[in-house]
Amino acid sequence: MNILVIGTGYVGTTTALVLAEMGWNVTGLDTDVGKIERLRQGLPHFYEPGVEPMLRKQLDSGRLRFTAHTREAIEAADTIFICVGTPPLPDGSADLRYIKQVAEDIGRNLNAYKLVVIKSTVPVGTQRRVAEWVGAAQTEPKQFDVVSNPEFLREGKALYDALHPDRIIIGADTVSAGQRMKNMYHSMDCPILVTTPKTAELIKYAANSFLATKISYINELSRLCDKLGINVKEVAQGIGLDPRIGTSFLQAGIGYGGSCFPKDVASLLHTAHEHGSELKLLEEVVAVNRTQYMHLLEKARARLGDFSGKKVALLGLAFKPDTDDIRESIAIRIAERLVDERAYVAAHDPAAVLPAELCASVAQCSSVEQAMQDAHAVFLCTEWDEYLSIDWAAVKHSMHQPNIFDGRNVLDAGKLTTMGFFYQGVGYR
Ligand SMILES: NC(=O)c1ccc[n+]([C@@H]2O[C@H](COP(=O)([O-])OP(=O)(O)OC[C@H]3O[C@@H](n4cnc5c(N)ncnc54)[C@H](O)[C@@H]3O)[C@@H](O)[C@H]2O)c1
Ligand SMILES: O=c1ccn([C@@H]2O[C@H](COP(=O)(O)OP(=O)(O)O[C@H]3O[C@H](CO)[C@@H](O)[C@H](O)[C@H]3O)[C@@H](O)[C@H]2O)c(=O)[nH]1
Repeated sequence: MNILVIGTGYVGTTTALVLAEMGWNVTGLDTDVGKIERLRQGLPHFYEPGVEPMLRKQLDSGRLRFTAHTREAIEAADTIFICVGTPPLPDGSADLRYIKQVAEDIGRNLNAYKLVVIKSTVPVGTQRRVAEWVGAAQTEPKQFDVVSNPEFLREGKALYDALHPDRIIIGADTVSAGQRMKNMYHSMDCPILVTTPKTAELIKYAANSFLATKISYINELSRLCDKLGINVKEVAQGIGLDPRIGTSFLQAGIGYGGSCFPKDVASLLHTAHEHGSELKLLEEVVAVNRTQYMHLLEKARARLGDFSGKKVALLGLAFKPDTDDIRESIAIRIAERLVDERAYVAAHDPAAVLPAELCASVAQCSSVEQAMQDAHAVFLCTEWDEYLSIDWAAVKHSMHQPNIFDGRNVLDAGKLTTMGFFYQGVGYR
């Protein structure tokens, strides 16, 4: 089987690597020539532990190659994975322009039967539209199938997730297309659910929205915990021990970010409105997430008076550890707010860099010590491992005031308080 992966972003690159590891011949195609050039040299364009060695291994195996030549790549493939972006439009709906472009590229270059697999996260009904776009662009009629096969990997753990999925969801409207997909994934040791394309599309949004709901639930509860003097981490542990609830995704903090939850929840809400349906619970999930980080800022304001002229060390810019992705990162929102309130912000991240619009107003420090020097407060925004082993006794002397605001509840509150720090977490002190 010759597999083509169109779009070599996070999902496309990971998908190509995993399919090559499974033994298939894989070509990655992207319109971004710079990205393709780097990938050819074994250099991933994003940071994630383990990706670079895997890329080099698959390039050396001869099973993986990269190209920017659309026509040749489509003609040579029998199975095509669509992995291009579906960014949000201002009204919350998913922008399908890249999906449409790719569908038309496939239609124009359809020289024989092809199985088209949509891995991008797309609204309910998109599989049908892709089939129409491919069909309309054809110059001579050839058979093809379009199936939905949503991706559930997490950034920072993308390779592991894609190699060890919890489940594979296939939305196919013919038995033969569903069977082809099952055959492709035969070596994967997990349940495979074959359903209709619309159901598969909704499963992806429903999964992300449910996880976002868990986070907003514990975050809202953390506000009550603050008032009652109760440790939200113990509450999460206590409820999570019930297997019907589970402990995962109950880590209270400054809110969820990233390229998926905010956009996918907005897109599902848009779909609901379009169909005259309401998802009020999900609207509240968004509202809680929008205001969650402000509670930590409020605690800092109460301690410092105001931020004007104060130095704040911001630890972590990425929306989560083990990635350099800052899309929708709450850390960036906090940095913007602190700058607006005239704080001097010194940021550190082991992998991520400041967005261009903050480069003039925020300092990016190369070490944690440099960021904390003379600081009035530390804000921990991303729970990188590196921050768990900070020598707090050493940095305390270099700080102007020993205040710590832990936006991810990962530091040892008791130990830091004993050392003389003023410590506040989220529903935890
Ligand atoms: N990032 C994640 O963790 C994740 C996880 C699961 C699902 N998803 C979904 O997967 C999709 C892709 O996400 P991503 O984060 O990999 O996106 P991305 O923005 O990192 O990558 C998309 C790539 O597609 C390329 N592209 C755009 N138009 C093209 C065209 N016509 N031909 C060839 N290449 C083209 C772009 O140049 C880019 O490299 C989205 O729908 C996203 O919601 C993402
Ligand atoms: O208990 C928790 C868990 C996560 N987060 C935050 O939630 C966001 C998202 O985290 P995570 O889900 O680990 O990362 P993503 O890479 O965005 O992965 C999500 O989005 C992907 C894209 O759709 C899906 O494929 C994954 O299954 C889904 O977990 C981050 O800001 C985290 O800090 C919390 O605040 N508390």
